[in-house]
Amino acid sequence: MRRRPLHTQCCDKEIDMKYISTRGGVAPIGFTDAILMGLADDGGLLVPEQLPRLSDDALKAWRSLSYPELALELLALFMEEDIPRDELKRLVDSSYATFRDPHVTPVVKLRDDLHVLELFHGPTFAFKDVALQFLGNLYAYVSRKTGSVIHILGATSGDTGASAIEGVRGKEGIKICILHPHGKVSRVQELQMTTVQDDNVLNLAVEGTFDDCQRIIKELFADVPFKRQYHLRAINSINIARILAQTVYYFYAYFRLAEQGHAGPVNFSVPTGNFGDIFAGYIAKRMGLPVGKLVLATNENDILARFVASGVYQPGEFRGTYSPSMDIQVASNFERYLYYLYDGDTGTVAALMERFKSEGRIEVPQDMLRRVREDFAAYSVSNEECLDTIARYYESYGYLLDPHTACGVAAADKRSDEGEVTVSLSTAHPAKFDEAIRLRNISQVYPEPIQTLFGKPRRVTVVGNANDQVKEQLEAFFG
Ligand SMILES: Cc1ncc(COP(=O)(O)O)c(C=O)c1O
Ligand SMILES: N[C@@H](CCOP(=O)(O)O)C(=O)O
Repeated sequence: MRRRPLHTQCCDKEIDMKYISTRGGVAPIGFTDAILMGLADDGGLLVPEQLPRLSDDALKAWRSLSYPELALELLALFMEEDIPRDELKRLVDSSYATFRDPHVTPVVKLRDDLHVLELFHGPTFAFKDVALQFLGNLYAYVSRKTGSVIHILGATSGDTGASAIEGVRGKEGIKICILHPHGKVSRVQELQMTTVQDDNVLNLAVEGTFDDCQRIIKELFADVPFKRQYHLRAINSINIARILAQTVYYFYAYFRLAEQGHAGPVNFSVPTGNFGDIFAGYIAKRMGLPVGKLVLATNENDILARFVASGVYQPGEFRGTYSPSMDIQVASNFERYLYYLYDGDTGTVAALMERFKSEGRIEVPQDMLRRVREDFAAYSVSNEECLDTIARYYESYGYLLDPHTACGVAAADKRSDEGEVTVSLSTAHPAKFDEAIRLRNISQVYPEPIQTLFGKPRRVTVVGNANDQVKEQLEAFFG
């Protein structure tokens, strides 16, 4: 299998940005086709054929940009051939105008060695809004420009669904169906999704786990005739646009620390489930952002922490935790990481994924594992450690962490090497997970948009854990 150069020097020359599949079975396509394709037609995931490598000058010049200005510069590198810059600016500006904080993703200092990157100031109070406000607007733009039918199919453990629905509810030419695991999302997440009354929204509660929901949608996307017939589009991090939009806040956070006089690399601690958020940080690092370690924090569903410890990637037993959005066994974006780990060798990635399908495990050799550990340190955080961390930070700093963020902060604390500075990603507002927070006798006041959800009528259909049942619903809704 041919290996391609994975980088191109930016920004001296224009890059003709194309996207290819991690499994090598899709001829290079442009950005619009990539977002419409979602899951690659060969079952792999799309990645940029080459990543722009930013010069020190570019990094310096971008330091003083506002969040939307920075997003425009970074996203233009990946999509300017398809979306004219003035149009992209309009999309970016309208996407981030919905955020409650002028910084969009502000950085809060808790200690000299620990900062929190607050990603929850968007409409649904979770980090997903950063990419999904943009992707919702992008889909509306593409639908207008190309006349493409946009029928979104997504799976959620709670946050992606709420955020994706918010991004497209009531938008003309777009319909959205979201699968969530019945009874396994938080009360607020459930209300955020199911109280939406717009006719272009369908919520299916699947009798199973998030992994079942994700497996079902991936199998339906892989059924290319069905996908084409019903114009199915992805909003999960399957869609490369999600990852690209999530790289922006790594740069933005790094620049905020640089502003405060910090020079040198910064660690990022990332609460991880589907490996999308931390993978965006890995891409930022490969683009030249001075990232030290990417600290991968899992809850008791620790497949990724076990992988970094042993080189074996193998699902364990599902555990329901206080951070339900991370209750994930099979991490969708792991395949994208394998692509980079194996230097773009799509044949090896395809073989590994085939092995995963048939044997349920992947093992990488020791030399590869050493490479993994150059970029990642991983820690799993137990339920008790998660609650302890929430209580400790509330008492010591008066700062209330949500349980997912607490996993990231606990992992950063487990590492705490002398002299390292870590930015821990805060992926959700604590009000979304009050059930867990109350266990430590901490009470909070809900923000008004969350408070108003209680008592509203809900619309949701419960379905069995089977493709056929979901297919039937989709045929009726999208047909
Ligand atoms: C609040 C929260 N934190 C962390 C994660 C994990 O992010 P990722 O799946 O991108 O690893 C999720 C879900 O994805 C989430 O909803
Ligand atoms: N935790 C996620 C799971 C889906 O992840 P995605 O990043 O692939 O959309 C959720 O909240 O749904």
